[in-house]
Amino acid sequence: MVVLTEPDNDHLPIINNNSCKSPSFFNDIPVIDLSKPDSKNLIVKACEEFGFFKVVNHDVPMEFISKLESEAIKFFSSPLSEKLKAGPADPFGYGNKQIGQSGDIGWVEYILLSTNSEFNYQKFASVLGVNPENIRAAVNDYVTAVKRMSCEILEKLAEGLKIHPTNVFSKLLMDEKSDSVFRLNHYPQCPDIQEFNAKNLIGFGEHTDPQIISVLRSNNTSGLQILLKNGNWFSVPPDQSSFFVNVGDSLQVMTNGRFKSVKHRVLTNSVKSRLSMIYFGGPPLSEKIAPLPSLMEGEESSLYKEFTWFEYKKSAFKSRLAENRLTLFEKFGTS
Ligand SMILES: C=C1C[C@]23C[C@@]1(O)CC[C@H]2[C@@]12CC[C@H](O)[C@@](C)(C(=O)O1)[C@H]2[C@@H]3C(=O)O
Ligand SMILES: O=C(O)CCC(=O)C(=O)O
Ligand SMILES: [Fe+2]
Repeated sequence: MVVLTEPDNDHLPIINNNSCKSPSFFNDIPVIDLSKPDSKNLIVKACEEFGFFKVVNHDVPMEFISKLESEAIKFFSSPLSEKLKAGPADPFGYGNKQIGQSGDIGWVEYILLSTNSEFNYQKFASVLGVNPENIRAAVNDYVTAVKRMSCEILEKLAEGLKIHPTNVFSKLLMDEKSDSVFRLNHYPQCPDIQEFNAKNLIGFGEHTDPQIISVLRSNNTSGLQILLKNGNWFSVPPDQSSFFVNVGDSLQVMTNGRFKSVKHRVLTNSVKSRLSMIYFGGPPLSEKIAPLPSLMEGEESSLYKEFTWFEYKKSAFKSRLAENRLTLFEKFGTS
């Protein structure tokens, strides 16, 4: 089964055997048990310390996760010529190795969808064969449940921050014009890594997510790494029954830098393929992204110039993956 064209040593970014000590597993990831009353304070602490945490005891039905996983496997196992008919990712659609429109590449194939557009599915209808409704229904069920959980997390976060009303963040995801995105990433196993004298190929290069919150679920294959404040990369042990949450750039701005969006990346695995599904909760395009006045203490002033999500997104989607996209919007050049 050929899913990607062969890795091209000249172009695909690698982590060199010589220059890379194997990063350690990050075993101290904050684990948030959503059923516990103290979770609101622990979410705030995790966002302040890492911009990243794991969620357990969520109420996303396993059935929705498994259904979407099997639909995704079916799609990614189909012939490349078929999958390419659902591309190019501009930004929505099927993409293969090319990430975004600015020349980034990785050892990954993906489907990127807007969560509120019929158009996506028309694009896929041609390749999804007899029953395109299956994947549409699976995505809808999954995204609806994960969006609900994301809102619960954001409401607990607001409570933990003592902000009223507690739906300040979640209402942006619930808005019918919310500009949220959903992504399925498939990182085929990459057995030829040794040939390139590389420890790992980059599956998805380092970056921060532009939205408010990202909620990721993967199969049991490792690969995700996060950059900690001490400047070291740590591997996140996979856990297929939990979710991993990232603080996005917009939440960084809304908290006036109290939370920092977390840098992360994915390295390929030489033995197993990785499949991840990520919901990126974003605001409506017209929404002004600015620090919440209730979070500003004393004479504290905004670290950021005024901008709408549309303005941010327009510049973000022209940038390279690894760029700090907020620099342009900082008042004092500090982040
Ligand atoms: C290189 C790029 C891909 C990206 C748009 C961008 O120009 C910079 C941000 C990238 C990112 C990262 C998080 C999400 O995966 C994503 C969908 C997003 O909102 O911003 C991707 C964009 C993409 O793949 O088009
Ligand atoms: O696929 C993954 O595990 C993470 C990918 C990611 O960070 C992204 O798509 O923004
Ligand atoms: Fe990401």
